[in-house]
Amino acid sequence: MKKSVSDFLIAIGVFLVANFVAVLSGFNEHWVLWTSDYSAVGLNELPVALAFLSLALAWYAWRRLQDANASHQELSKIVEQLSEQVEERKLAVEQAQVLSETKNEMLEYEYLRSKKLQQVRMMSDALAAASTLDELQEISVKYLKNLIPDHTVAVLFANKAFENWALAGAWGEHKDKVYPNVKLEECQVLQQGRPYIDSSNTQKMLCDNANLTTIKSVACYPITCHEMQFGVLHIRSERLTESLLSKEDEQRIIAVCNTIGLHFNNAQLRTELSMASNRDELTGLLNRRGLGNTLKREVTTSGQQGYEVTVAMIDIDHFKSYNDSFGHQEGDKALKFVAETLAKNMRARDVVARYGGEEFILVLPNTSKIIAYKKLKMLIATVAKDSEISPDCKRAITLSAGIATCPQDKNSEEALIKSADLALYAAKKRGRNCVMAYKAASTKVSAAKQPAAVSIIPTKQVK
Ligand SMILES: Nc1nc2c(ncn2[C@@H]2O[C@H](COP(=O)(O)OP(=O)(O)OP(=O)(O)O)[C@@H](O)[C@H]2O)c(=O)[nH]1
Repeated sequence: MKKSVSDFLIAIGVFLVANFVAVLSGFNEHWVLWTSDYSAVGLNELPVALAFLSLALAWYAWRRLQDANASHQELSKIVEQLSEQVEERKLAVEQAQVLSETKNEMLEYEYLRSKKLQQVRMMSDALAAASTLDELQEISVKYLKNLIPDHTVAVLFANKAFENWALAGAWGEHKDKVYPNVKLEECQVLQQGRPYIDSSNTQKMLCDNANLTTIKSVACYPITCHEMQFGVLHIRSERLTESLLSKEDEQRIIAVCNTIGLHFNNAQLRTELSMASNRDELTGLLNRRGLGNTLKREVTTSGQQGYEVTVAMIDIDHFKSYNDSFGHQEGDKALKFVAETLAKNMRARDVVARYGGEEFILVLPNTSKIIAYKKLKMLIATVAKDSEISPDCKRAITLSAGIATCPQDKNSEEALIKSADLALYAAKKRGRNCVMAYKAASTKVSAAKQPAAVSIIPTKQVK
């Protein structure tokens, strides 16, 4: 049963019992004295009954009030607990929001980081596949731009002689204000081979790129390998800032610059190696290996473009006796003299190679047999004349030569050389100091009276 109902019943019960006791004890007779006489209406007990009723009701009301207070307190407690819970939930929601924002930031950061790492990997692959210095420069600029697109950047690379570092690419604000060239003496980064970071006193720098009055911060990184300064990465800003790049970005850029430097170094080594393996050490001319590649290219091109290529094989006459008379060192000097004289009398496109020993080969693109024949006569005469007065030669030097033309004689490199060698042999047999031309007829080596055929050059035979 509900408490209020039981309280009410108790109050009514008490009232009835009290009333009954009052009636029994005649208590009413004394009370009615100061109230009024209800006996006339037969209600003598009424005032007492009402008094008891009032008391019972007051008691009931007091109990209800107590209950109400208790419920109120309970309710307040519940409300308090609920608001605490609400606060806790609010806090939890806020924390969840912060967590999710942090998570998003971390995800974005990781995404950018992995994108940059991917760019670095792609750049390394592209650099490894590049075959020329121009390609290396192009790839480096492209990927550096992908890695630091939001800055004002200039990338400069050294020329072949390492005298001048020229602009290979620039992006960002005022990229047009980048100076196109930097010299070693102007650049602290190139001089010292380490990064230069300045956020206050750029005016003190030698470099014209940093001396602009609007520039407040500069960060330059060398592109280097084994103390070879291949380039500079120049980043600048009109903002005064401690660090233009974050620590992580800076470390990545330094690593990328080192990678680029390494590839430039490898490319340079490859070029030097290929130069060394294709060049004759004594004369600096192409050696047999270098000639092979060049002749192949020329023969292919002549076939495609429909012109003739003439190959001449040249041999110094009586060179054994020269060595025997004046020594091997003097022989070397004479060889160098012949090499230089041949080289300086060639057109830019002609090729001179030392085929071995005292033998040379000329490749004359777009040259008919008759023109080549005249050219060889002139060369033999020049060597003979100049060697007579040259301090590098102990006596006048004569040459013998054999020529063969592609495609009319032969159209493969090996066959052309073989044919020119046959013609050379004929020239030696003929008495040396002359040119003989190979003729792809039954006679093989043509006679002197035929055009573009074998001829003896009318110069004095050297003893
Ligand atoms: N000094 C010097 N001599 C060389 C070099 N290479 C080859 N020779 C010499 O060149 C000489 C070639 O001699 P031979 O093949 O007999 O021919 P040759 O004496 O020129 O006679 P012909 O060719 O018939 O006129 C040899 O004595 C080689 O030692 C070199 O690099 N330096």
